[in-house]
Amino acid sequence: MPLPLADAYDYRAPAGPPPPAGSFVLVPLGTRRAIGVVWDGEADSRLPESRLRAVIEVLDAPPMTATLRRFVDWVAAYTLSPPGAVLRMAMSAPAALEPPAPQAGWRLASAPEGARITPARRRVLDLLADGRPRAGGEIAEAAGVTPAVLRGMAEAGLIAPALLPHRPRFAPPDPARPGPALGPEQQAAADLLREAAGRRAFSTTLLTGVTGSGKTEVYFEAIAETLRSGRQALVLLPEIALSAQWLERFRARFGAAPALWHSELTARTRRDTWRAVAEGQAPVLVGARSALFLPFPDLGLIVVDEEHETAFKQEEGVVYHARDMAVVRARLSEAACVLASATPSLESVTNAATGRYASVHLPARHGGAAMPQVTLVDLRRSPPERGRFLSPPLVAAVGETLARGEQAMLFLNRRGYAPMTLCRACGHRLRCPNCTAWLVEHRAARRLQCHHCGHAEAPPEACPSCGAPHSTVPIGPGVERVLEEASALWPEARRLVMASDTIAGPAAAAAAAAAIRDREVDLLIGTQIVAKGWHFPHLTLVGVVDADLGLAGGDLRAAERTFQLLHQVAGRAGREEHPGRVLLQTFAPEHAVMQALVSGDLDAFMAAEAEARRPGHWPPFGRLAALIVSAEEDRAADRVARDLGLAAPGGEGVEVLGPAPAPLAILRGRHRRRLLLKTRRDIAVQPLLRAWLARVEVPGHVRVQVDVDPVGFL
Ligand SMILES: Nc1ncnc2c1ncn2[C@@H]1O[C@H](COP(=O)(O)OP(=O)(O)OP(=O)(O)O)[C@@H](O)[C@H]1O
Ligand SMILES: [Zn+2]
Repeated sequence: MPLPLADAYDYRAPAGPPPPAGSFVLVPLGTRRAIGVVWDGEADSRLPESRLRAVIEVLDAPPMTATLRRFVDWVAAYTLSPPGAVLRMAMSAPAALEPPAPQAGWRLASAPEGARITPARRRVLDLLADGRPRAGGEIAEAAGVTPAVLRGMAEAGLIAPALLPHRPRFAPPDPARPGPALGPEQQAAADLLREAAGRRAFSTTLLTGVTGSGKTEVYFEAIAETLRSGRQALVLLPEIALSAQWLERFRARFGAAPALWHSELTARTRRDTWRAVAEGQAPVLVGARSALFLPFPDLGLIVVDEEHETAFKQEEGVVYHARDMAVVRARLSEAACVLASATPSLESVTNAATGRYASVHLPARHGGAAMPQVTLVDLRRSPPERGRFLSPPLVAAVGETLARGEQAMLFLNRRGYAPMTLCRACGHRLRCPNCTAWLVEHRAARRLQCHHCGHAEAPPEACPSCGAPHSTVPIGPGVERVLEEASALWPEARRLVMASDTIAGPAAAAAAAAAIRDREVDLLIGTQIVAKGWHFPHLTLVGVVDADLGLAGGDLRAAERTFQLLHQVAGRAGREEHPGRVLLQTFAPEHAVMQALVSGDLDAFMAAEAEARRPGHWPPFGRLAALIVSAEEDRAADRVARDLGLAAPGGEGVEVLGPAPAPLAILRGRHRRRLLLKTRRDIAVQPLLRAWLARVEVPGHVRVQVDVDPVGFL
C-alpha cells in the first residue's frame, strides 16, 4: 500500500489466475477502499486464510514494471524509508489508474434548412467537413471562434456531440530533424553519448564543459539516439519553472514539445501524463526530481542537467538525492545516464576520476565566444558610499555597459529588501516567533517574512522590545534594496528584478526571459534564479554584490557551492559576440574561492577541495548520515538526542558527531537537535543506522528524521 508501512499487507487473490506482481488492485483498508500494488515475495504464512480480506478488483492499468518495483525497494532501503512511502511517490496520480474517460467533442450534423450561417459558423463547418470530430477547445482555437458560437451551432442543429477517439497526447519528437552543425569537440562528445544511449546497457557519463559550450545541444543527440531506438528519455532539470529557453530549444531541435512533470500541473494533466508515460506514449519527459518515479516501461536515457544543483535533493518525507537515484534507476533499467554541468559536484568529479563514470569535456564556448574576464573588487579598499552597497568600480562598470547599449546584471542571492531589522534605540532584532531566524523585510509588499516557515507580519510602528516609535532600521541588502540603489544611479535604465517571489511560475519566467532577449531590459537584478542555464545574447556585465555570502557557516561544501554558484552566474556574461566582464565584490579577495573564480581553473580548485576532504574521510571520500531529532518541547528533543548519543555506533572508521542543537535550532516551532554519523567509504551506513535506531525508544511526539548523504546541515 502507498502508505508509510514497514511491510506489504496480505489479501486473498480474486478467483482465477492470480494477478501478476505489479498489478494495481483495489482493496479494502479499514473501513475504506484503497489502491495498492501486488508486490513480490511470499505471503505471510502465519496469517490464516480465513483472516484475509479479498481483493475487490484488479484495475485495468498497465502493471508497475519489475524495474520500478526494484527501484522503489532500493530507494526505501537506501534512505531508510518505509517502502510504502516510496511507493506513494511512484503512484503520484492515482486517477491515472482508472481507464481514461472518453472525451466529448463535436461532429458535423446534417445541416437543417434555413440555418443562419455566419462567417464564424462557416469556419467551424469547414473545419469539421473532413468528418473527424474534435474537442471544443481545438475547434475554438483552429476556427478562431468562442465557445458560445459552438453552443449556438449545437442549438441550431449544425453540430452534434460526439465521443473522441483516444489519441496519444504527446506528439512524438522527431529525431530525424537536423540539429545544429556541431563543432568538432561537440561532435566527438555527441558521438560518445550517442553510442552510450544506443547500447542498451547501463552507463554513466559526466558531461562537463565551460558555460556556453553547448552541452545541451550535445546531449540532445543522445536523446535523438534514444528515440531512434524506440526507448524513452527522461531529462531532470533542477527548476522546471525556469526552463522556458530549454523548452524552446527542444522544440526547435525535435519539432514537438516534450511531456512535462512538476508540482504545478493540473490534476488532469498529471493524470494524462502519468498514463501516457505508463503506456509508452510520452517518448521524452522533462521533469523535476519526482519524475524519477514515473512508470516508464522502457527507459533508455536519463539526463540530469546542472547535476551539481542542490535542488535535486528532496529534504522532506523520503529524503533522497535525485541525481544519485537517477544513476540507480538507469542501472536497473539498463539505460544510459548523463550528468551534465559546467561546475560538476566533487562527488561526480571523483567518480569520473576513479573510472566509475565515463567523462567527456567541452573546453570552449560555442561560436568562438571568449570566456568572461573576472576581476575582484576589494571592498576594504573600494568601499561603497555610506548606506550603499555598490562600490565605485562596479558603479562605473555598469555605467559603461549601459552607455554602450549592452545589458548588465547585478547578482545578490537574497530576496527582499533587508535580511535583518534592528531597533536603533535598544538594539533588538526582529526574529521569527517560530524559528531561529531573522525576519526579512519585503518593502514592496510591506511585510516582514520568515524565509523558513512563511510567517509574515506587518512592520511594527514601534520596537516590540523597548517601545521606541519608528526606531527600526534595515540592516544589509536584499535585491529590492539593490534595485532602490540602481534606480537612483541609473534612472533611465529599464530594470527588472528576478527572484522567486517576483517571478512566480513558468509563464512569468518565460516572459522575463523574452523581455531580456528582446532588449526590453537594460539592467537585471536577481537572486540565484538568474544564475542557471540562461542564454542572454546581449548581457556583457555581471556584478556580484556580495561574493562572500555563501562562505559563512560551517557547511562542508560552502566553498564548493560558492564557487559553483558564482562561476555559473559569471558564465551568463558575454555568451555571443561581445566579450563579457564580471566584477565580484568581496572582503576576502585572497580566499581560494575568489582566486579560483578569477583564474577560472576549475580543475585546480576541485583538486584542492578533494585534498581538503580526503584525510578526514569527508564525502565523497567517506560517508555521512544525519539524524535530526525534533519535538515541540525542547526537553523531549534533548532526551531522545541524548539517548541516541549514548547508543551511538562506534568502531574502526565509524564516528558520531553530536548531539548538538541544529543551526536552525527551532523550525516551525519544533526544537531540533542533530547527530552526524561519519564512516569510511567502504562501510555502509544503512545497517549501522538500522541497528542504532532500534536501540533507542522514540516517543510518538518526537520525530527522528534520517538523512543519508546530507547536503544541507541546517
Ligand atoms: N553547434 C551549435 N550550433 C549552433 N548553436 C549552438 C551550437 N552549440 C551551442 N549553440 C548555442 O550556444 C548557446 C549555448 O549553448 P548551451 O546553452 O547548450 O551551453 P551550455 O554548455 O549548456 O551552457 P551553460 O552551462 O552555461 O548552461 C545556445 O544558445 C545554443 O543554442
Ligand atoms: Zn519562521
